[in-house]
This record gives sequence, C-alpha cells and structure tokens, in this order.
Amino acid sequence: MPRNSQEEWEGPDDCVEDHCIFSHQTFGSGGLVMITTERVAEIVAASHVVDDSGSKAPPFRTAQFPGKGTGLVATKAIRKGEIIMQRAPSLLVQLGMHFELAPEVRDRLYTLAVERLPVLRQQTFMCQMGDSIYTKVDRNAFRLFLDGDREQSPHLGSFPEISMINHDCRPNVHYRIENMTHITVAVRDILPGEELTISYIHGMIPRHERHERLSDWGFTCTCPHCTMSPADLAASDARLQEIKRLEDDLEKKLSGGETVAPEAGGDIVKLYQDEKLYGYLGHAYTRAALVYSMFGNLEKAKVYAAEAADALVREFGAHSKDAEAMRKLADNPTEHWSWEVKL
Ligand SMILES: C[S@@+](CC[C@H](N)C(=O)[O-])C[C@H]1O[C@@H](n2cnc3c(N)ncnc32)[C@H](O)[C@@H]1O
Repeated sequence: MPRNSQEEWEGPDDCVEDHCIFSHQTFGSGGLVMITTERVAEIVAASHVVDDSGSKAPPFRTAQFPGKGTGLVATKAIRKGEIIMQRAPSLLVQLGMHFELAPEVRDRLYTLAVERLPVLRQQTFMCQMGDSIYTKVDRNAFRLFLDGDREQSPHLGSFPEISMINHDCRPNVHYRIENMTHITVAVRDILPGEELTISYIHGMIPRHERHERLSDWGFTCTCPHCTMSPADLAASDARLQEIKRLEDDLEKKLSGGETVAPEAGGDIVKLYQDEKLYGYLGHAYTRAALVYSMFGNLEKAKVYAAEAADALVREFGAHSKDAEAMRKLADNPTEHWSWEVKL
C-alpha cells in the first residue's frame, strides 16, 4: 500500500517484478486501479485530482453516429471557454509495461486489475471500444506523466467517458491533462444537438498526413472536414501552407531586424479562423498582439492581446503564465516590453 496514503488504498497485489496492482474504491469519484511501481503509487495517492461527474449535470449525452459508433452530443448550448467536464482516470498502467509484458501475463494482470474497480466503473470501462482490456487501453487511453521525466513516468490513463468522444480534424472541444485530471473545454459556441469532438492528432498537418496518422488508429476519418469536396480540401491544405509561410516569414524578418507589415499578425489569425483551428488560436493571437504592439498600434495590440489571453486560458488553463502576460499587454500596452520597439 502506498506509504503516505490513507487506509482506503489496497495493494501492492499480484506483482510482476516491481509492477503491482493498487486500487482505491472512491479515488477521483468512482474509484481507480493502477498497475505501476510503489513509487508512482505513492505519488498518485498524494496527488490532487478533480472529477466533477458527481457534482454537475453533464451538458451532453451519448448518441450513435453512423460510421463512427457511439459519440457525445450536446444537450444544451455550451459557450466558448466553458469547461465541459473534468474527469479522473479509472485505470492507470505504466507505458513500458503495457508494451513489453508477455501478452498472457499482461492480460491476466489487466483482468485482475479491472475486477478491482467498483462494478459501475468496471461497466463503463468495458463499454469502451476494443475487444480486450489491452485493446481498450491501447485504443482509448491518454498518455500521462506521473513522476516528472523519470524513466517510469509515462503511463496510460483510461478515462472511459472521454473515450466516447469521436475525432474531428476541426473539433469544437479542446482538452488538456493537468496532473491526472482530464479537462475538456469548448473552443467555440456549441449548439444543442451538435456532436462534441476532439482531435486525436495535431490538426495543422495536411489532409494526407492526417489520414495516415488516423489509419494508425485503425480508422478512416469521416469528419466533415475530411469529407469536403476535393476543391475545399485543396483550399484547406493551401491555407495550412500559407499559415506556415507567413509565420516563417514574420519570424525571419523580425529576428533579422527587417521591416514587416504588422497586419501580417492579423492575417495569420484570420487564416486560423477560416481554417477553424480554434484550439490553436492562443499563439496566433499572441503573435499578432506583439507585432501590433511593436509597431505602436495601441487599439489592435489591446484587442488581440485580450483575445490571446482568453484563448490561452481555454488551451492551457487559468494558471497560464502566457495568458497572464497577454492580460497585462491588453490592460496597458504602453508599459509592455514590446511597445514600439520596432519603430
Ligand atoms: C476513442 S473511440 C471513440 C468512441 C467510439 N465511437 C465508440 O463507439 O466507442 C475511437 C473510435 O471511434 C471511431 N471514430 C472516432 N472518430 C471517428 C471519425 N472522425 N471517423 C470515423 N470513425 C471515428 C473509430 O472507430 C475510432 O477507432
């Protein structure tokens, strides 16, 4: 049992070398089981995790989507920036062990682990896509770092309710993981009846690369962005290329002391918006705010810095230092280090 924890922890049980099962019937809100080392178990036992499933009626329900299986659909209007849910993991497994253990040893350990979860938690875990516990972990879990950058740090965390969210190359929901808490945030206003989607991959890569990465996940993406007409798909790829070109050009000119048109910052933001890359706006707005400030455009610096601060909070949370810096720029551009430095 993790030494500095409360009595409710059970384990170490069923150890394979130094990886053992540890379980807790109420951790998070519905219980947690982990297969890890005693050191990581202690870290987890002492960690703060948030799960709002018991305290807040979710603004979504499950629904069936042809060609995609189960997904989540909004049951009421969700405002941009609203936290949709915060969830604690049901199961944690050490990443190296997940890939390296002999399949029969691993499968036995996974079965024993899942059996230790409270019945309700077991049921939601088993509802995830995949024909075995191993596949359910492999296909649905998120990577978590529980012990800094130590070798045993990477773990896979299963969040069964989050696993119901389907992929979209231009999603309406952004997620981040703080410590062990999975947090989903709306990146634009969402209407009742709309499907909630996240991106399983980085969104700023062209269609053929997205397609390749998603086939590694074992499916062909049928999101609205991927099923656009060939002409619209080509226009989307062209916008991504143009974003890269303008960003590189601005970077090169600014660092080389060359003159730039400050409007380039605003043009890049517009391309992100046209491309519906709402989960990546934080840095685009930041760049625009700084460029406008450097060239002494007070109004635009304020507007873009305020947008940057909001976007950075959506993407990185309320404690984002970058968001705080942008808030300061928005409040008082003329006192900011960037003010008129390029004039
Ligand atoms: C994490 S699960 C999402 C929930 C899943 N739909 C279910 O029924 O449990 C990922 C799987 O959902 C399906 N899926 C998710 N997004 C999709 C998309 N954009 N296009 C096609 N299938 C998708 C694929 O089968 C994928 O392997």
